[in-house]
Amino acid sequence: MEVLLTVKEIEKSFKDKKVLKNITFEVRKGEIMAILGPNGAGKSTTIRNIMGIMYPDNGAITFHQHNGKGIPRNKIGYLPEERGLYQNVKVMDILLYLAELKGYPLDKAKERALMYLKKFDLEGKEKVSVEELSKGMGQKVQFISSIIHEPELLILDEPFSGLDPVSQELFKKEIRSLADNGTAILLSSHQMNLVEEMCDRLFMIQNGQKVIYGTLDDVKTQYANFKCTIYGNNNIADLERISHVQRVEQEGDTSTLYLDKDVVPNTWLKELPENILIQELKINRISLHEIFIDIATNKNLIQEEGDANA
Ligand SMILES: Nc1ncnc2c1ncn2[C@@H]1O[C@H](COP(=O)(O)OP(=O)(O)OP(=O)(O)O)[C@@H](O)[C@H]1O
Repeated sequence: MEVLLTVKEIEKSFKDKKVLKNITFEVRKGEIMAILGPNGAGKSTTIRNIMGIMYPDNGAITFHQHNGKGIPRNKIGYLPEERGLYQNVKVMDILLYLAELKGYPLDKAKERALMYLKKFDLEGKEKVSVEELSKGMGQKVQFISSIIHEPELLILDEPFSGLDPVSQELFKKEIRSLADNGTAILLSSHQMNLVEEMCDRLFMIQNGQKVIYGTLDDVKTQYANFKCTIYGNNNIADLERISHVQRVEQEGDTSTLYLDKDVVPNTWLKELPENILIQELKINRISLHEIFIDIATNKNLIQEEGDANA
């Protein structure tokens, strides 16, 4: 896939504090790339550097394509973390104004605005002023404003925050369809389940440094240990004694056994003691949510730093 954006070895300090250290990744045409990390990790600072709101102290940010000249700024769409549109302006007027700023033809912008307002259940709201919208409705309008001009690169900082489940589904569907039509998407989110469902690759950052970079499959293969869920009335101490069990979580008759990194499930299953009561059993890799928590709380998963075959 064609690379549209390269972030190479960028560093950024605020006063004496280095908040970005050697950040390197790329975003490709037609992919959804997630940028993840705990609060204060440096995600928004990375995005602000890409958007030219601030500049890195070292390193380079390159927009590709267009005969090597880079994507023009008006082909980038941006939904910032700080929400906010002009309050006392009508919905259609603000969408057309923002499209015009990007040099997008007005008749096409109007057509697209109406199409998207309908898609996001805001049909008939074009003459309503922004201040009269609910928070979620405002967010939909702001999302529309970030895509109205058909950007080639779309940067979404926490697009799902504050959305109800129905609106989340609408956003998810639209973001996926934009990527399927070739838009390169960089998305920051704390909702790991959504990232896991939607994203093709991810870059995880902690304390301004890369901790993971790769496709979701690579990341899971490299970092996600197996867990075994057993349904049955068992004593937690019996489960903890089983070989290769790191820890056990129990809720009623459901026990989750977190296994060592190099466990081969087939072999491990054969060695399960006979005194364990098993009414149902399943083995899965731990979720991205659990990987994230392990990293953010410095558990055992990430000892080595390395690419997951990005
Ligand atoms: N303008 C600024 N001046 C000084 N420090 C800043 C500034 N902007 C960000 N920082 C610091 O840089 C670090 C990274 O912040 P950033 O907002 O990029 O994190 P984040 O990963 O987006 O966090 P969150 O998930 O909470 O939004 C934090 O320690 C923050 O306090």
